[in-house]
Amino acid sequence: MAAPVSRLTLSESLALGPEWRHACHAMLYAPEPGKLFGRIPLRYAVLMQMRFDGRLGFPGGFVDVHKGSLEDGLNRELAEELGDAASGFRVERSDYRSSHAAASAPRVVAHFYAKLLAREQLLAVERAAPHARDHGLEVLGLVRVPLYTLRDGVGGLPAFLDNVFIGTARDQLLEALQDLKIVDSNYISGIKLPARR
Ligand SMILES: O=c1[nH]cnc2c1ncn2[C@H]1C[C@H](O)[C@@H](COP(=O)(O)OP(=O)(O)O)O1
Ligand SMILES: [Mn+2]
Ligand SMILES: [Mn+2]
Ligand SMILES: [Mn+2]
Repeated sequence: MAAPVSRLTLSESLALGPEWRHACHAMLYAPEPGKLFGRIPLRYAVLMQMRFDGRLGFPGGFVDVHKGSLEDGLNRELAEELGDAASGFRVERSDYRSSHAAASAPRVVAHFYAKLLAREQLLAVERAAPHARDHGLEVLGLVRVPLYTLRDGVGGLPAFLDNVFIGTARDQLLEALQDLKIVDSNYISGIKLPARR
């Protein structure tokens, strides 16, 4: 059973004691004009990654709040996990979206960001990723998130959501897709969400 997680404001999370570790992850996305099978608009390319532990998550990782800002740590992690193309942009505090603290050990507070890239920047990330330091180790590969539901009512995002996600990554994804209008507002609520695992 997943441990209870509470949402904190950024200042609340930065006030947590030294027993807490901070992690920052980012959803990178860009407009995608393509159509699947020539008829299903893709609208956006949204990146996640298959992790070493077989779970889906966002690029990012642990940051040391004593060695710089949260974003300094996040952009360092992005360079390690995505490679050179991550230097083509910088995730900033203005891209910050939420912080969630897991009540049980290990005490990790997960900060989440979403960064809109130009399509060329995202394609450069996808091209560079296999040459990243962590590729084949912590990161087993980037994936795009399907943002549609196929005629069978399951294929696409519903099937994607049936994967195992790390921490709060699935909720972070769904909230961002909705809030950033990457998908239509009633689309997410219309999906029969598989039970969390
Ligand atoms: O995508 C994520 N969303 C929310 N929390 C996450 C995500 N990925 C990992 N986590 C949690 C659980 C992990 O133990 C910590 C640290 O992240 P991780 O990426 O595994 O750390 P490193 O890259 O090894 O520094 O955050
Ligand atoms: Mn790390
Ligand atoms: Mn890492
Ligand atoms: Mn990581």
